[in-house]
Amino acid sequence: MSKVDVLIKRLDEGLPVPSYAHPGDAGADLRTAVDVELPPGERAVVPTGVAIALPDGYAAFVHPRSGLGAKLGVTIVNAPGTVDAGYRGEIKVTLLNTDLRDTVRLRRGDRVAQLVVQRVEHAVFHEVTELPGSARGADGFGSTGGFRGNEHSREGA
Ligand SMILES: O=c1ccn([C@H]2C[C@H](O)[C@@H](COP(=O)(O)OP(=O)(O)OP(=O)(O)O)O2)c(=O)[nH]1
Ligand SMILES: [Mg+2]
Repeated sequence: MSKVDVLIKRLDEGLPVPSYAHPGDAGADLRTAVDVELPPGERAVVPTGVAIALPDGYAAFVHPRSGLGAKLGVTIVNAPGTVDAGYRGEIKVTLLNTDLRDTVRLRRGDRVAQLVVQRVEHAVFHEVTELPGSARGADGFGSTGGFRGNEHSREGA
């Protein structure tokens, strides 16, 4: 795994600096700095107690944790959240309880998301009147096949 240096400031010194659970993991776990109660279908913007300074040419993406999703139905509304290189504010996570029955309770210090740091590039947009052809063309949105479990899916979906 290649490495990049990222400056980090703890806004809450009672929480550890985010870390990777295993050497090859893509995401460093982020913790909630507060207790969170999420009734069914509700969302909350949760502080993580950290701010970072990424080098130019990088971004960090706030991804959900699969265990929280599978076990509790908790996901991130804007997944993956985008942390710009110039952002110096606290990293926040917009959690959503997708469960329709159970309230989810998370404790301060629980790992609620994972931060993936990646190189990004800026496009230089060149406006044209005709795009070059391709094998796919303009086909999309299920053009390669249906979903056999749902014969009566909404038209246009
Ligand atoms: O999950 C997220 C997503 C974003 N941010 C922070 C970092 C990011 O640089 C800033 C702005 O995010 P974004 O551009 O996605 O939000 P926006 O609604 O477009 O806000 P803005 O108008 O400030 O760009 O908010 C987070 O802390 N967590
Ligand atoms: Mg923005």
